[in-house]
Amino acid sequence: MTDALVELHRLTVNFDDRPVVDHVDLRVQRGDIITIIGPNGAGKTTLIKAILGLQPISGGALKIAPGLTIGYVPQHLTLETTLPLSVRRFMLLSGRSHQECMEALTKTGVEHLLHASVHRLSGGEKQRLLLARALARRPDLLVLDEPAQGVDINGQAALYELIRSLRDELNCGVIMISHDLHLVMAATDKVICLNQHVCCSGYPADISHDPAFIETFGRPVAESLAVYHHHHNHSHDLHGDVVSADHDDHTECSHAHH
Ligand SMILES: Nc1ncnc2c1ncn2[C@@H]1O[C@H](COP(=O)(O)OP(=O)(O)OP(=O)(O)O)[C@@H](O)[C@H]1O
Repeated sequence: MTDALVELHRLTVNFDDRPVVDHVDLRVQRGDIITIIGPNGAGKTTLIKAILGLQPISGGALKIAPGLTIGYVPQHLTLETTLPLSVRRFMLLSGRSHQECMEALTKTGVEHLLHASVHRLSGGEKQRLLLARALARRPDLLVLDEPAQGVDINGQAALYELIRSLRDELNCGVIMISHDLHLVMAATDKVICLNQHVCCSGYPADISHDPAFIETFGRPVAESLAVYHHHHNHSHDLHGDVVSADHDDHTECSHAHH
């Protein structure tokens, strides 16, 4: 097994003696996309803040690979709207060279907006700009907090597709928070369902049947996601390894969705 970029062992964060993140285990390697889902107040943002070193932990262990570069994409771009700011200037504020900034903008498909005002960008363009700023750091790990907020449904699918192709190109790890359950559950990436503790985790087809998942999101939501369930004749562990198989002549699932 390759070395982990980030490894959490029983990580706990308390606020006023109340565990908001409770004994969470997580391991992220290069190539992984791990999506954290869970209801409001479940501790998702607190968990990624702890990984980013912005939130002190109350217990457990957090191991970060030495020299790890993290690219962070926050939920929103919060800027002083009275100050004029072009995309170019915004990118250069990251401290990276013009060429690195241009490469990153090209990767996220917004290089044509170089001279535009950041205040006039659409929701989807802003998210692509934030992603470009994170990429300019050439990260080993991308951490995204609801990257598709304020983006329409087609734009969301395109953004998730872009994140997947960037993962392939950069061979980085990705941790993201998402509320877009339909998109998350239609994908084939690993999912962690958090509600202070990890309720369930694994691949969508496996966790969507999990009683803890149904309890967390309610039966109507779980049933509405049934459209994405596919015939799955084996299970995966959190690292994607097949842990059981009904047939002995296959090692992968047919991820054909309806
Ligand atoms: N600095 C803080 N001090 C005290 N309580 C906090 C602090 N930050 C977060 N909390 C509380 O911790 C809980 C988890 O918050 P967090 O933002 O991690 O949830 P979340 O899963 O990201 O929620 P959402 O989906 O609504 O964004 C909430 O009850 C929140 O009020």
